[in-house]
Amino acid sequence: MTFAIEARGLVKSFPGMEHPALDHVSLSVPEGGMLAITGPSGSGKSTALYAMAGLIGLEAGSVSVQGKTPRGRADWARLRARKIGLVFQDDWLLPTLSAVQNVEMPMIGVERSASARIARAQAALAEVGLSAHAERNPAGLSGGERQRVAIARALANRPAILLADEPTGELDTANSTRVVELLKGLNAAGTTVVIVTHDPDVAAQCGREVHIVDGKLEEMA
Ligand SMILES: Nc1ncnc2c1ncn2[C@@H]1O[C@H](COP(=O)(O)OP(=O)(O)OP(=O)(O)O)[C@@H](O)[C@H]1O
Repeated sequence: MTFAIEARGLVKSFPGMEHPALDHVSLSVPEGGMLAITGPSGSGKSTALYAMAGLIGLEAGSVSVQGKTPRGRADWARLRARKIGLVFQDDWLLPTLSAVQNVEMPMIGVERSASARIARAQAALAEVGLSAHAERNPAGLSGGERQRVAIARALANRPAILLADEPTGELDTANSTRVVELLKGLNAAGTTVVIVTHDPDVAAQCGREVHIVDGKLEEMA
C-alpha cells in the first residue's frame, strides 16, 4: 500500500531539552485519510508536522510522501510545491498584497502563465467562500477570513496533502467550525488532511487521532 505520508523512526532533539522533541515517532497516513495530532503544549506536535513536510532536519528516521523519500532540501522544496499544502496557526499572509495575490504566491515558479495563476487563485478563494473579498488586503479581513485565505493559498497548487498546524487555534467557535467543515470537505473530495490541534472537538471530527506526549506517539482508540 502506498501511503500519502509514511514517517519511520523520527528522532529530533533541540538543545537544552530533557528528552527529544520527537522520540522514534512512526506514523503512516493513508491516501485520503484525515488525521488529528493532539497532545499537551510542547509535546512535539508541530515538530512532527514540520518533519512530515521536510521542513526540519532529523537526527534519525525518514519520511516518504506518496512512496517517495525526498533527499535534501531542493528535493523537498520541489515536492512541497507540488504535493503539500501548509497552513499555520498564524496565517502568515503578506500584508501589502491582496487576498488573491497572496493565494497566487505559491504558484509563482510552478505555473508560468500569470492569467492561469490568477484564475486558479480566484477558484481557490471561491472554494473557501471568499470570492467577494479577493481584492482586500489582510488588514481588511477578519481572523477567520484570513485563515480561510491561508487555506486557499495552501490549495493553490492543488496539493494531494494538506498539513495544518492549529488552523483553528486563534479562531472563535463559529469560525473554527467553518474552517473544520472546509477541511472535512477537502478531505471528502480526496485530499489527505493532517491537523495539529489542541481542540478535542476538532480532533473528534477527524477519522483518526494520535496523541504525542514528551515526543512519543500513541494511537487513540
Ligand atoms: N526551533 C526550536 N529550537 C529549540 N527548541 C524547539 C524548537 N522548536 C521546538 N522546540 C521545542 O521542542 C518541543 C516540542 O515543540 P513543538 O512546537 O513541536 O510542540 P507542540 O506540541 O507543537 O506545542 P504547542 O502545542 O505549544 O504548539 C518544545 O519543548 C519546544 O520548546
